[in-house]
Amino acid sequence: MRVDVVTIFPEYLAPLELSLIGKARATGILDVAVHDLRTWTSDVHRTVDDTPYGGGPGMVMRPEPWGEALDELGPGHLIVPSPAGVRFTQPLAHALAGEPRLIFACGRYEGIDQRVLDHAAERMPVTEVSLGDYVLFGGEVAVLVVLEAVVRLLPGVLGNADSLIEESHADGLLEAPVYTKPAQWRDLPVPEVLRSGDHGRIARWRRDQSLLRTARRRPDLLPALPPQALDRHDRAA
Ligand SMILES: NC(=S)c1ccno1
Repeated sequence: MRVDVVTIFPEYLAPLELSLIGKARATGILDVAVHDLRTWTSDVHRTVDDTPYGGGPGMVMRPEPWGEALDELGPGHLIVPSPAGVRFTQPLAHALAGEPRLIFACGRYEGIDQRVLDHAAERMPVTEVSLGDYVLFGGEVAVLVVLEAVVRLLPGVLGNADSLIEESHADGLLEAPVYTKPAQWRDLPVPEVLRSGDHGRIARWRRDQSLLRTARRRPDLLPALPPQALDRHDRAA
């Protein structure tokens, strides 16, 4: 997968050198390039913003530098983090993990001139994504989150691909609690079932815990579950 990130703060993306993403880059699974938007400015002050038409507070990112940048870097799937975007979810992460090329546009100020996205949409897929109902200073932090969620799904990135099977949201539910040694810690025991060696009981307990957690913490996820996602035992509960 090839990823290009365009930002006025390239240093914000330094964490992409670290950990699993860094390893994915080193092993050739991932090719990432971070670009300073000002590369595509043509004035002596390297201006990237201007006052908004229609008035209002703040500044808007000018279309010209973005247009030049996307002309050079495209085509690819353009991802624009924005509070006005569609909700970023695990299914969307899986969809993006199947793309050969992602281009991330990091907005700042009050956002990017809408014509940049409209013009790009004539030549490539454009998706505005939101991490949640809150506003950040810009898109850079959101790019780190989206990229981590996507890259960990790429074959060969996680040492044990089984980790992807039982994690939260993999099957639409929140994952069950996890435990490790010691069996007793500050008078708190590990649930007996997990030490029983009875794999059927363990799988059932984990499933029940996932359903309980989801019902308590994220009831909004339950209606989205297709009927077949609940096996015979779940329905009886
Ligand atoms: N909520 C998101 S993703 C965002 C991007 C910029 N500001 O907020």
